[in-house]
Amino acid sequence: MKTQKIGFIGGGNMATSLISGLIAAGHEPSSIWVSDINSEQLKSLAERLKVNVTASNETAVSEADVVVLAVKPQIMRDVAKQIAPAIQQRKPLVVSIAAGIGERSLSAWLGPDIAIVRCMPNTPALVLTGATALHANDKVGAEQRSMAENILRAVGIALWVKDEKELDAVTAVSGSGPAYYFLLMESMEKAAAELGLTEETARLLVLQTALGAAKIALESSETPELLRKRVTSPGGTTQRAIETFQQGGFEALVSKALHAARDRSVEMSNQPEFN
Ligand SMILES: NC(=O)C1=CN([C@@H]2O[C@H](COP(=O)(O)OP(=O)(O)OC[C@H]3O[C@@H](n4cnc5c(N)ncnc54)[C@H](OP(=O)(O)O)[C@@H]3O)[C@@H](O)[C@H]2O)C=CC1
Ligand SMILES: O=C(O)[C@@H]1CCC=N1
Repeated sequence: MKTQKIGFIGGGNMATSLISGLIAAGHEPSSIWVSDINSEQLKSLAERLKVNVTASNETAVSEADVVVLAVKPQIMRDVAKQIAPAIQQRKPLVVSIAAGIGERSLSAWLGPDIAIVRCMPNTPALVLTGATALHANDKVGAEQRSMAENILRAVGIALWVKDEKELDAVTAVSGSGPAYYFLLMESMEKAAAELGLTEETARLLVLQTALGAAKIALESSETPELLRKRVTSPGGTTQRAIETFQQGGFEALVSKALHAARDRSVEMSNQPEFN
């Protein structure tokens, strides 16, 4: 990958996932800058990942061709306004990973004529298995599109959506999605223990089964529905379990949860502090 200087504003969970992924994919740690208010976090990033760290957000901007905004949505306005002069001076590509913060707000805070890519990654970026959707504003040129795409592709799959509004659905599906699978793993582990398995056995079986199911679903040309039916022998154990899920309203519950997450994303983007 062509070495771009990347400045991360905020070095928390998601930034750490992205930086670890970028380095594992061959990106030079010396071309990455991270700023954060948390000095412990910076120390740990410098020690573990050998990236450049600074307490000054402006310094991270002034070193970068691409600035990744990776602070919590609640403080994005203050941070964006703080770095706006440095952004206006350098005019880097700005990539925001914040949930619920629209390009219109970012553009208003950062000032005119800034190329902004808004994206929604997820934490499996840490293990190079991330899923990210991106959307570009009309200031982003072809080269900048591929710069943004290259950063996110380094840590998993990256795809563009046509309409920025689609990012609310993406947040509900893949942004929050890892947590849904972890919840299922937690529940299966607890149930396995109730059935008499040791904690260690339960965990290993649950995790390997999740990995196997994901792998077979990715590698097969068949739909998850068909793959499920292949496991389900008529009158057998799987059928009994699936019927139990269905009688409990599983599909409707999943749909309700994803709608709730999507609605929360829309609600967040309409909050006064996000605009
Ligand atoms: N977690 C996830 O699965 C996903 C998160 N996102 C988005 O990623 C963004 C970051 O989330 P996440 O990494 O989980 O959050 P974290 O809280 O882990 O990371 C944010 C970091 O920014 C630091 N920070 C706070 N104020 C400032 C400031 N003024 N200047 C610089 N740094 C500051 C925080 O320090 P301190 O802790 O001391 O406040 C923290 O280290 C959010 O906008 C979220 O919506 C997107 C996709 C998935
Ligand atoms: O829970 C959240 O709001 C963020 C966005 C997607 C994952 N975490």
